[in-house]
Order: sequence, then structure tokens, then C-alpha cells
Amino acid sequence: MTTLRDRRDDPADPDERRRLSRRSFLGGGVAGLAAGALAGGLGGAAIAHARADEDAPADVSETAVPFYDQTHQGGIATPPQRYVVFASYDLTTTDAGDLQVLLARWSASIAQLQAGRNLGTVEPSRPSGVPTDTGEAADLGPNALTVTLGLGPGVFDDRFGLARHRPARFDHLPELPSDRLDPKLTGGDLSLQACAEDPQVAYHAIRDLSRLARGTAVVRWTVMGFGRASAGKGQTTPRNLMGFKDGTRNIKTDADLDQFVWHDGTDQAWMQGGTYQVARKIQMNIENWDADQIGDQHAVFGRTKQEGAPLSGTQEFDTPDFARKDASGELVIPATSHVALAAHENNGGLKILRRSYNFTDGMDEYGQINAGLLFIAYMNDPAAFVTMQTKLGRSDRLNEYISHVGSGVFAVPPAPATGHYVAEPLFG
Ligand SMILES: C=CC1=C(C)c2cc3[nH]c(cc4nc(cc5[nH]c(cc1n2)c(C)c5CCC(=O)O)C(CCC(=O)O)=C4C)c(C)c3C=C
Ligand SMILES: [Fe+2]
Repeated sequence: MTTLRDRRDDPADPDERRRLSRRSFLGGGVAGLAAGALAGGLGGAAIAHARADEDAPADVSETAVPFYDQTHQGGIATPPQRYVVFASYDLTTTDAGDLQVLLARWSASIAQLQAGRNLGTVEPSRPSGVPTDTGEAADLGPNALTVTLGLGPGVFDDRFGLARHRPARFDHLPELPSDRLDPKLTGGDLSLQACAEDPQVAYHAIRDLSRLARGTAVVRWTVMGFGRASAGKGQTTPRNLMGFKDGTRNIKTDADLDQFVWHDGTDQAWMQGGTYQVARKIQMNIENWDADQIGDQHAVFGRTKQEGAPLSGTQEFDTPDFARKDASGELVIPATSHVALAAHENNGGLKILRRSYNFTDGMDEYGQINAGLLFIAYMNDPAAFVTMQTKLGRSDRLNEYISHVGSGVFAVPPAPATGHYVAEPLFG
């Protein structure tokens, strides 16, 4: 499966930003209007933000990521934006037709939102009219918004008659070592991951898409995240709330995406070009971490804090030497450090694409900081996560400072062609 287009669409590159904006503007007309009509007869969408001027100064608020006619949905291999709002939904219907309509309305609406348009009218002309768009993103521009739509394992249970379409590798995640999952933060029939360079744009997308779901699905759990804690190709490595660079050895090449992330369609053709999404809400015991000595913090991750270098090297991108020993015969990168346990060299070559975000929920009832990592990862077999987390959950030195409290796994189909919708082949 080719991924060139996804990798090229890098809003960090000023030329690419202009190209994306221009392409969305030029390509958005007919398709956008058709999509707007499908999204519930919502006319009057304004193309206010995309620019046709190739020489206009780059502005990330003007960047639009195309939705239709891509090999893969956005928000997976497209460059991570600074903010996320993640939502999992429970279906409240048992009618496959209702699910079909929701997926069609969501798809058409996501296309509008990613182009920087409102979902219909913010200000109806008649005083008795109710706005179809809540309006808080009306002046903000597309801000590289991507909304990634996933289907939970429950979609393929006996409720909708879709069991024959369930991919063989796709099921609920098993209970894993060290899990402390809160049922209220776990599972879901559908997921939406809205990422954007402006938090209000991401929030607006989830708010208005949730409105559209009324009568068919309700929000089960959500996380608002900031400070992308993962690096895409060409991006500097951000830091997580423990102060460490996160994403240094993330998947960054098309070859790795093809091998580890994109589904090849074997056993279920509708998933070709799709992937699986694992979302984990991981709480950090921040006060304890902040009181820890720097030597132990280094040993927990197997990397230095300031530079982010493996303990066997000096520079961030040095290849870790997991066999290297110090003068007293101890491994320089401890065997129970986070990176030693997670590295592909020590897991039969296994890799996953991470797309995590920091989150905070303020303070808990004990006056402690309630914050952590919304860990999101993409892979072509959820068993990759299960294998890794089984190992990490058993032995990771990081476990003293974190708890997995929320969880979900979702099948993410490929992007639809213009005029079609995500997962449409399920209803053929
Ligand atoms: C099951 C998979 C993983 C979970 C869960 C996870 C949680 C988690 N990770 C950090 C911080 C860091 N992780 C780093 C590397 C890293 N982590 C995983 C997987 C999971 N992490 C992998 C596969 C890797 C790459 C290992 C390698 O090849 O070396 C790093 C180091 C920098 C980097 O390469 O990204 C940090 C830092 C936290 C804080 C966390 C849960 C809260
Ligand atoms: Fe990690």
C-alpha cells in the first residue's frame, strides 16, 4: 500500500502547507457542496479560510488536510498536530441502517470540518431557527484538523448482522498485566480522534459530530490532549509530562508503515489501507515522579532527560546498544527500562506507530495532580500492542509511576472516495 501522499502532506513544511491549502480550496467546491448536502441538508457552508494564492505566507491555521480520495484516513501517518480530543461512543441503536446513516453523516461532516467549513449555519435567518453548527470554530480556519473514525469490536457482535465482516485479528483487548481499567473509561463501539493545531477546532469537531449522533450513539469517554507526545517524520521530538522526549524512535518511514501499520486486506478487503487504533488513558503519579532522583529517572526510561540519548550513547538519535555493560558488568541500559522492554530489537522486530498526547484533568480528590498520557498507537494487528504491553505491564520500571485507567481498540477503515463514506462496504 503506497503511503507517499500521506508522508508528503507535512504541514511543518511551509511549501507543503500552501500546497495543501490550495489543493483543498480548489478541490473542495463540488465535493464539498455534495458533502454538505449529505450532512443533513445543511446549506450555506462558507469557504472562508482556504487560499488560492500560492505565494501567500504560510499560516498553520489555513492548512487543510484533504479527507476524500486518500489511501488512508488522516490522523494516522499525517504529521501529528498539537492538540487532540478523543471520544469513544456507545451505539444506542440495534438497527444497522441507523449505523449506516451515522457513518455517512459523520464522513460528510468530517470532510466539511477538515476543509474549515461550518456544519451548516451558525446563524439561521429566521429567529425560530436553531443553528446547525455550534459556531465556536467559525473564525478559526481548518488548523490542519483531521478526524479519524474507528469501529469498535462491538460493531461486529450480533446486534447489526455484521459479524461476517469482522477481521480475524480484531476483538476486545484481553486483560493485561498491571491494568487498572475504569469501566467508564474503557471500550466503545465507535471512536473519533480529532487532532488540530487549535484546541477549539478539535473540540468543536467532536462537539458537533456528537450532536449529529443523537438518537444513534452517545459519548462513552473522552480525553482532551495537548503537546503532542510523539514525533512524525521531520518533526522535532516533543516531551511528555515526565519531561522526557517522546517519539524519538517512532515509526517514520513508508517501509515501516507498510510493514507494521497498514492492513493488507487479507481476510477482509474492506480494511485494505486501514489499520487498528489502540487508545489507553495512562495516569501518571506525577508527585512521586517529580521527587525521584535523576539517576533513577534515566534508568526508568533507559535514556537521558535533557538530550534524550540512549544511556549507551550521547545523542538523541544514537542507536541504543542494549548489550553494552559498564565496568562493573551491569547493563548500561537496564533490562527493565522502558525502552529496553519496548524496543523492536528485543521484541522479534515488532514496531507500532505511536501518536500520543499529554492530558490533564486538574486535581484529584486527594489534591494530587491528575494528568498523564493519552497513548494512541496504530498497527496492522492489535496483537502487537498486546505483546508489548504484556511485557511492559509485567516488568517496566515505569510502572511505579503510571496506571493504565482507560482503554479502547478500534478498526480504522481506509479513507472513502468522494461521495462515499467510511466503512461503506460493510453495508453493500
Ligand atoms: C505498549 C506500548 C507502549 C506503551 C503503553 C507506552 C507507554 C509510555 N511510554 C512513555 C514514554 C516513552 N516511551 C518511549 C519509547 C517507546 N515506547 C514504546 C511503547 C509504549 N510506550 C515503544 C515501542 C518505544 C520505542 C522503544 C525503542 O525502540 O527504543 C520513550 C523513549 C523515546 C522514544 O523512542 O519515543 C519514552 C520517553 C510513557 C511516559 C508512557 C506511559 C505513560
Ligand atoms: Fe513508551
